[in-house]
Amino acid sequence: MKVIGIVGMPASGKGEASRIARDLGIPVVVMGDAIRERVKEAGLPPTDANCGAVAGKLRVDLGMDAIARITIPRIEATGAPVVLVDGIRGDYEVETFKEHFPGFTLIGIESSFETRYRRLTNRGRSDDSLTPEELRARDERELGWGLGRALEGADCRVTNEGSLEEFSAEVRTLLCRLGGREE
Ligand SMILES: Nc1ncnc2c1ncn2[C@@H]1O[C@H](COP(=O)(O)OP(=O)(O)OP(=O)(O)O)[C@@H](O)[C@H]1O
Repeated sequence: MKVIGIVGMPASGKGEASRIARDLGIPVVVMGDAIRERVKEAGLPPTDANCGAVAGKLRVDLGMDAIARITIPRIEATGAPVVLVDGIRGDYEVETFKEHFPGFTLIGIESSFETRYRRLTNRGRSDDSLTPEELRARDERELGWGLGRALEGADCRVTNEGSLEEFSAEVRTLLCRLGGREE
């Protein structure tokens, strides 16, 4: 099983990269889904605060790579030859995936603060920050989990500053190459 991870700052384009993978028939395992399921099991509404609290408790109980560890069985359950994992937040998680899946490859998406802020305000998802200060705070929260170190350690990088078409083409080529198939 070839496992490909995707990492990037908030609104850098991870969701778009996941959509491209699905279009190629590559299953995507979203790490946050394991958290949302646990929140639901606890009978709580899946708000950002509840998910954050459950994720925080998992890290205290199981360690900084807790969410990676609970995601591993979900990746294996796909039984697919190539799987994409979205939602990596820290270098400890990368270490765990690398130990468990030999040949694990991490793709880092790079996009500037200004570009991410512009796209986020256009996206308008219910949990999207609306002020630059709020995005800055979200960035800081994620960097606190080791996102910066995970990005630095990425095996390959894709820049997402241009059009969606350019980004899609680049991601598609990279996924095909990593997955060992013709485009
Ligand atoms: N190259 C691009 N051109 C135009 N819009 C883009 C481009 N890349 C991403 N977007 C848009 O920017 C927004 C943020 O991208 P996306 O949702 O993929 O980011 P993300 O990294 O998954 O964010 P989060 O960390 O918040 O989950 C989306 O509305 C997406 O469609």
